[in-house]
Amino acid sequence: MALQRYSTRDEFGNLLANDDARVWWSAPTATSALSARIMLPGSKSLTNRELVLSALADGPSLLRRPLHSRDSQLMIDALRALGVGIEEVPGDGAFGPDLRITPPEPTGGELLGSVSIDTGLAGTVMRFLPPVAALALGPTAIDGDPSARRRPMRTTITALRDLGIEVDDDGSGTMPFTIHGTGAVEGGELAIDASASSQFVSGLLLAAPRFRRGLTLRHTGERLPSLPHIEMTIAALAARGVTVSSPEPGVWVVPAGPIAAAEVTIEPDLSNAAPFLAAALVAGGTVTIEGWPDATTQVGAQLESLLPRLGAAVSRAGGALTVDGGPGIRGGAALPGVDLDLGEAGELAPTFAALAALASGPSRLRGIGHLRGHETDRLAALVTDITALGGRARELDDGLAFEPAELHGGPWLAFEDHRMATSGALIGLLVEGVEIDDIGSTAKTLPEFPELWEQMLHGRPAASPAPIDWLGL
Ligand SMILES: O=C(O)C1=C[C@@H](OP(=O)(O)O)[C@@H](O)[C@H](O)C1
Ligand SMILES: C=C(OP(=O)(O)O)C(=O)O
Repeated sequence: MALQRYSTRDEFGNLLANDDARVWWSAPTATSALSARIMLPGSKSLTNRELVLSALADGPSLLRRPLHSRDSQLMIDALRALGVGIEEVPGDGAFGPDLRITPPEPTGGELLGSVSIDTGLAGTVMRFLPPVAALALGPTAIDGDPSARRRPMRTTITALRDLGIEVDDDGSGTMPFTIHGTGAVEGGELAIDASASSQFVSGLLLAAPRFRRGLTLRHTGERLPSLPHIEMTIAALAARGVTVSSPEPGVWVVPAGPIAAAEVTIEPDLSNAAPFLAAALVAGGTVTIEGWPDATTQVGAQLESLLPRLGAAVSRAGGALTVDGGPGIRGGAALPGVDLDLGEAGELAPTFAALAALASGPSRLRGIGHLRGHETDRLAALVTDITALGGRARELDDGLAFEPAELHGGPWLAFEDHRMATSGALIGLLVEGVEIDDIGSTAKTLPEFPELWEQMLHGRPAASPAPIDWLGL
């Protein structure tokens, strides 16, 4: 199983590998106020968008400081299988090499089908890759982890069929399925229901400039989650010379035309900053994230306004963002309960769920029913884990409700979900004896999580990790 490559690459004190390659991890408790400065690797969402756009571009592109993680590697492998050249070149980032991406020769030429693509558990791969595969000549079989076969895919399958592409599936609306690309997509008008995931929209918009007639895409469902991620897609296209217009909410028009080759520097992943910044509220003291962009389309930017709702002071200086948690819960501060609509920022919900479980008042997280279709059913997973530690959490139709309760230690199951694992780590800062069953799940978007968490607590990793073999990923 691919996870093993990451979770067994080195040992951190009390890490133990299970027979099934899961790695148990005792979440460290905070014994003093934090004073941490952290650099984070690149954004998953930006890296995987730029990989797709580079693969479809009119010449070679360079991605500086890209993310190197399971999700980005799955995208790289998928694009390589379709005939795209992706080469690692030395860069100045602390988290691995840069990437040079060369579309199939002749430049802008044909992508090749007759391949099988493993999307792992990566929503960005399973929703962004199929429209690219539709442009390829030959069949492309799409599958993923066993646990990914429950993630909603019907909208992608129906959309491709409505665009005239033959798709073989079993009717379940999930992977696996096979796309029979003919080397070209006509495009034109298309209506989809993207209420289960914004990624259905982003995937189609990213490939649409390469459709013969471009695309006029209309979302017909009642709600549309994660709007900032669609805005990120539109901004990434704009930076490569493709102007997407939106004549009314839920409608996007993408003109046919070239996608410009580009040199792009990937921003740090601000959603992965969430547990680190939230740690200041739990342990007390300050956490600073370096390289916080002045302006960004990443939804993690909302942490700047969301964390003060729980009493944090947030400031920016010298390109860094600092959260000051005062004494923190550890130092005797009471964390207020909150009522948050996280419909735009579902990625941040597991972190806020962990904070809500530690709060001294009732909380509600709304607008996140679609998290049931994420890496795991996150609403059920959070209720299961928080309840097992003595917390009081329950599912609502579109979210979660929490009541204050005293938590105790015990196992915290990650359910293969990186954000479940990091939420358990956050609770473990305060509650002794939280044992996370699968810290390797963080390799999905942040393989360095255990070292960075130790660095946040102690200013250095717990053990000196073996050098990461990026080229062997
Ligand atoms: O386009 C993207 O990069 C993403 C969109 C969101 O998906 P949903 O709209 O399915 O929540 C987000 O949760 C996911 O982590 C990344
Ligand atoms: C929902 C997430 O991931 P994915 O890209 O797999 O949908 C996430 O990272 O929170």
